[in-house]
Amino acid sequence: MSFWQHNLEENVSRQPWTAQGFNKVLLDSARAGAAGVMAHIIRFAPQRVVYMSCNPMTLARDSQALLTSGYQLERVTMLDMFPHTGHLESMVLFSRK
Ligand SMILES: C[S@@+](CC[C@H](N)C(=O)[O-])C[C@H]1O[C@@H](n2cnc3c(N)ncnc32)[C@H](O)[C@@H]1O
Repeated sequence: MSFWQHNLEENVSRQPWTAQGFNKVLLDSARAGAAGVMAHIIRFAPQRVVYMSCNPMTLARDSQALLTSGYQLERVTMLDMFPHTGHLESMVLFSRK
């Protein structure tokens, strides 16, 4: 197994790990979301995207980018991982139509 680190808001298409191609993305964004990353994910056209988020507001915002780019929402699960706080962990599965 290999681990790579890169700023995903930049064009990653020349990164070595993109050469082999991939058809699934697991995105675990920071609370601010991943607005600057969504266009890059969409360009790779993965079959499935799992988006994990601890901020439903930014999750909803970033989901729009996928939903308007040919993805459909397959499943949503919410986990109360931070009881007695206003924070909520969500996992959303999107698939390309
Ligand atoms: C919710 S945490 C995910 C933690 C991860 N699942 C783990 O177990 O280490 C969000 C992560 O996104 C990273 N991040 C934020 N902006 C990024 C960016 N533009 N490119 C790459 N990673 C970014 C943060 O550094 C942080 O580690």
